[in-house]
Amino acid sequence: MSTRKHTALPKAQTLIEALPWLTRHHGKTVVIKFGGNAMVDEELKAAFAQDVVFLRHAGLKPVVVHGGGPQISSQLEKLGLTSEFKAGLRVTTPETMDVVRMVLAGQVQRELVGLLNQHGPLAVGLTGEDAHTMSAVKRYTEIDGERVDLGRVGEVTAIDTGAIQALLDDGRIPVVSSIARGADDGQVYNINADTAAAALAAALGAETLMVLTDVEGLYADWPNSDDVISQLTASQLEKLLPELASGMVPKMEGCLYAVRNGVNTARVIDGRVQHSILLEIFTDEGIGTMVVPDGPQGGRK
Ligand SMILES: Nc1ncnc2c1ncn2[C@@H]1O[C@H](COP(=O)(O)OP(=O)(O)O)[C@@H](O)[C@H]1O
Ligand SMILES: CC(=O)N[C@@H](CCC(=O)OP(=O)(O)O)C(=O)O
Repeated sequence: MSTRKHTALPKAQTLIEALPWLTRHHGKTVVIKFGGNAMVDEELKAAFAQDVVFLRHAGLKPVVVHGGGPQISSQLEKLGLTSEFKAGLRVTTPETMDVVRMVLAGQVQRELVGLLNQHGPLAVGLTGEDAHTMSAVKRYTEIDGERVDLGRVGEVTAIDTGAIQALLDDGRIPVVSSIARGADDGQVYNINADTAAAALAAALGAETLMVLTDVEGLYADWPNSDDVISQLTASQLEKLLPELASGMVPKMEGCLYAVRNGVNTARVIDGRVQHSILLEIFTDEGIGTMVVPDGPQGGRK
């Protein structure tokens, strides 16, 4: 065999390894949540866009839901406004809401749409306000048994998948900012992006919810050890929830909600690893943490 053929062979093997996953995922909707903490460097963002476009060309239907917590905090700081989080959610005054909307819909979403569209006329950005995609009511939280007012933070009450479905049917990649319209008060609400992604995944009947973040996955004993739980069932996750802290709470609550509402798998993966989406979907190894519904399941994937 010529040297050229020798060097090409591993590439063919990699493509063949992807074959069963290509078959399994063909035509399926995958909701990908890209967290603000995983959006820190330009190369990672460009690799993320390549992966999403790859999925689309491989016959999947990717929907991107993005966060932007650190980007919102830095803009608030520039404007001399404070950032306060309670139970992992940003206390959102009307003034803060203007900044949240401006940063998510006007900056972060625009940037992702731009990166995706370097590969063709694919991405279309929208927020949950568009075409009633996400409706919400005011959300309160409880701290030490007391009801705490978070301002304009919303809880998703209804999803109209029409606009996203139309975009998917047209071969586009929807890029959704986690902002919702008030179901009955005409206000605009700030939704945690993990929560929004999980609600959309369930409403769309997605096969997979994939949450990209800045850790390897769900650590069994964070912050004491970096042992990642590779797979767990909904019931196992439910038992773990009270022990979780900070940003992992909405993420894992979202994963639980998704698999309890028809999504086959919910995964938390390391967005700091280039091409982590492709590794997770198309290779035998799989990375990160996968949540599966209760009941008989195949192994990983
Ligand atoms: N059990 C856990 N496993 C992994 N990370 C955890 C855990 N508990 C809390 N965390 C924290 O959650 C963070 C991820 O959430 P967050 O900062 O909101 O990310 P993102 O911007 O991607 O949504 C991690 O960086 C880590 O500090
Ligand atoms: C209510 C609430 O906390 N909303 C979030 C929305 C953005 C988000 O969730 O961004 P990440 O995914 O990067 O954390 C916020 O204001 O930061």
